[in-house]
Amino acid sequence: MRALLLLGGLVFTAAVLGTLSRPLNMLASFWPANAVMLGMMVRSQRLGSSAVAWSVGALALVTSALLMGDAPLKALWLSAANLAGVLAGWLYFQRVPRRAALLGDQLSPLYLLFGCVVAAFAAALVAFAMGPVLFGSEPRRTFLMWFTSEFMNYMLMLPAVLCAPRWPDWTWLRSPPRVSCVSLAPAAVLVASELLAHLMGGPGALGFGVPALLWCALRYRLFTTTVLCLVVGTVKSVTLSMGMMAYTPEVMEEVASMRVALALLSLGPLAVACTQTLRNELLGRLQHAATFDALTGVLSRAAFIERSERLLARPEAFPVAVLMLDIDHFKQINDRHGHAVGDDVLRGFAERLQARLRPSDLFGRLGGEEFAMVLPGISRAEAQSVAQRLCEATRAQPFALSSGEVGPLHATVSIGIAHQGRLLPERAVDELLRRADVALYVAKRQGRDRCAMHGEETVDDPAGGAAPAAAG
Ligand SMILES: Nc1nc2c(ncn2[C@@H]2O[C@H](COP(=O)(O)OP(=O)(O)OP(=O)(O)O)[C@@H](O)[C@H]2O)c(=O)[nH]1
Repeated sequence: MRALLLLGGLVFTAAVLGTLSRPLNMLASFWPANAVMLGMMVRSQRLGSSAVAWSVGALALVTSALLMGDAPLKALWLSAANLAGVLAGWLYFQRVPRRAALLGDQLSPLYLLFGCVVAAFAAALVAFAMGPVLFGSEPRRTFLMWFTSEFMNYMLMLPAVLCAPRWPDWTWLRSPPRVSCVSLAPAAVLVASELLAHLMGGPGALGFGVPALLWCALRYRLFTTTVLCLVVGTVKSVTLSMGMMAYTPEVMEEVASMRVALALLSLGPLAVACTQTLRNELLGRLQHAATFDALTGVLSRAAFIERSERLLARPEAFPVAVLMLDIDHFKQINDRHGHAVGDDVLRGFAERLQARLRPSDLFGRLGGEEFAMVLPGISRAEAQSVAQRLCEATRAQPFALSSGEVGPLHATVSIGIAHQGRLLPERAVDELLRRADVALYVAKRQGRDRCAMHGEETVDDPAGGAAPAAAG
C-alpha cells in the first residue's frame, strides 16, 4: 500500500512539475513523470507485475493532465503515449539481467541507452498520430520532437531513479559524510566548467563539463554522479531553450540534435561511475576474503597477526593477554563423523566464543582447529578467569550440526595464556604467541579441557630450554 501511494504521489507530482515547465519552450520539454514511473516499476518487481500499480500510475498521469487544464481527449491521449513508453521500457528491462538493469554492471550504460531508445520510440509512435489533431503539426515533426524529448528525459532522469538509495540506507542523512576541500573539488570544477561554457557559448560549450563529470564519477557514489548528470543536463537544456547561452538552436532539426547530444553527454560519466562502483565492490569482497576466515568468520591468520602487531605496538594496550586455543581431539570428530561435521563444530565454536569477547579484543583462526586471541587492557587474574569462562562455554553445551544425521556434539578446548604487563621492545606478537603455545602444550599434557598460564610453573619449553608455566 505504501509503495502504491508513493508511486501515485511521485508520478502525479512529477507530471504537475512537467506541465508547469511547458512555457519554457520546446527544447527544455522537462517531463520527469515517465522516467520516475519506469524507474520505480523496474526497481520493484512487485510493483512492475501489479495491475493495480499500473492503474495507479495511469490515474496519476490522467488526473494531473486534467487538473492542469488539458481537455479530456488531449489528457487521455498524452497519458496513453506516456504509458506506452513506460510499458515498452519496462518490458525491455524485464529481459535485461536484473543487476545490469539497476546499474550494477559495466554494460549497464549501454543497456540503459537502448532501454531509453525503446521507451522513447514507443511513446513517440503513439503520440505522432495525434500531432495533426491536437497540435496542428505534421506527424514527422511530432515524432521527431516527441522522440528526442522523451529520450533526453529518460536518459537524464532514469539513472538517478534506478540507483537512488532505499530509505533505510539513507544513513548519510542522519550522519552526513565529512565534507572537505578535496571531496568538494570535483563538484567545484564542474560548476566552474559550466560557468565557462555559459560565458563562451557555441555548440561546443555542451561538452565543457565532461572532464569534471568524469572526475565526479571517479570520486563520488554512483547516485551522486547520476544526480549531477541530471542537474547539468537539465540546466543546459533550460538555458539553451531560454536563449541564455550565446548559441541557441532554432530550427527543429537543431533542437532535436541538441537534445540527443544533451542525453548522450551523461553516458561517459555513467560508464565510469558504474565501473568504479563495480570495482569498489569487488575490492571490498577481496578485502573481506583476505581479512576473515571463510569457514568461521573470525580473522584470518594473516589479518590476526597484522592487527595484533599494530595493537601490541601501542603502550595503552598493556597489560595484555594472548590466548592460544585448540579444540581437543578434533581429529576424532572428523574421523568419526566426517569433515562436514568437523566444520560445523569449528563454526559453532568460533561463534560461541566471539559472542563472549569485547569489541576491542582480537580473535583469529591460526589454522585447522587452532585459534588465538589478544585481550588488551586485562590483568593476569582477569585473563585467567576469561579463559576459564571460554572453556566452560565450550564444554557447557553441545554444538548444533547442520546435517540431521548426527545429534549435537560435545567438544572441549584447551587454552594457553601469555600475560604481559609492559610494552615489549620488539616482535611482541611472535613472543607472546610462542609463550601462549608453550602454556597450551602444558594444558594439553595435563589432561585437556583446561587453561594454563605461562610463567607460573616450570615446564619443558619445546621452543628452547626450560620455561615456566602452570595449569589454570
Ligand atoms: N573439519 C575440518 N577439519 C580440519 C580443518 N582444518 C584442519 N582440520 C583437522 O583438524 C585435525 C587436527 O588434529 P590434531 O592436530 O591431531 O589435533 P587433535 O585431534 O585436536 O588433538 P589434540 O589437539 O591433541 O587434542 C586434523 O584431523 C585436520 O584434518 C578444517 O578446516 N575443517
